[in-house]
Amino acid sequence: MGPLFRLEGLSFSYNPGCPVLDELCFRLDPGEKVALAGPNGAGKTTLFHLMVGLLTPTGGTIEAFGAIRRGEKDFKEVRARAGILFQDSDDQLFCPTVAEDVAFGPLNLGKRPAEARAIVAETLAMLGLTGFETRITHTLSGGQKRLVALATVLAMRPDVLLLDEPTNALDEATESLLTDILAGLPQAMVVISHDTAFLDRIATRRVRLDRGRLAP
Ligand SMILES: Nc1ncnc2c1ncn2[C@@H]1O[C@H](COP(=O)(O)OP(=O)(O)OP(=O)(O)O)[C@@H](O)[C@H]1O
Repeated sequence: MGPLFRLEGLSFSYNPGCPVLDELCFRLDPGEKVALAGPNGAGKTTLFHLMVGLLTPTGGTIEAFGAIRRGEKDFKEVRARAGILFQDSDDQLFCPTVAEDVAFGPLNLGKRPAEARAIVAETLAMLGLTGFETRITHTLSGGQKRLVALATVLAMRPDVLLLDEPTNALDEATESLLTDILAGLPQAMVVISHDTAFLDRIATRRVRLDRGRLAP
């Protein structure tokens, strides 16, 4: 099987003359769990947004799931197969209840309501959140929101996970649960994290983003 993602010569700037990414190259193969590190403001989150088409590169190519991706139609397909966990859970959760938030993705992908309900129950159980279905999302704690945000991503059964600081705001027990879950998932993933103990347990490879490029 070929790579899930292949980025070639990828460049991006928010402001002309100030490149955030400068001809960056990256490849993600099936089964890999890649740790993405780098200083604050290096462009890690920007890279994720480019990979799923939330931003448009100023140069280079993005190949995902065996095809070069350019337009919005291409990236809609990419977003159905590559789930992104945002750095801020409040960007991910927008429904009144946990069940509605977790069902949103599957329903959007065309699942029937009964099927979506079963996926919600299964995904919440996997994250130790059984019984949270009717909880009001905005009243959850930071750590609970983080797990529910992850549930909304996993409920779409993505082939690739792009996780932006997944252990932020988690206590020790919840972080340990999350680490076990992520370590056991078969999907390839790229994980932005500064949490070295967490990365030691899950990462199969590490890359560092600095001055617009990736280095081992
Ligand atoms: N919407 C935006 N408009 C203009 N500049 C932006 C925007 N978003 C991010 N930037 C800038 O782009 C650079 C890269 O930001 P990004 O959030 O991708 O970095 P990061 O590596 O994820 O940082 P952190 O580790 O602090 O989360 C930073 O200098 C940031 O200020």
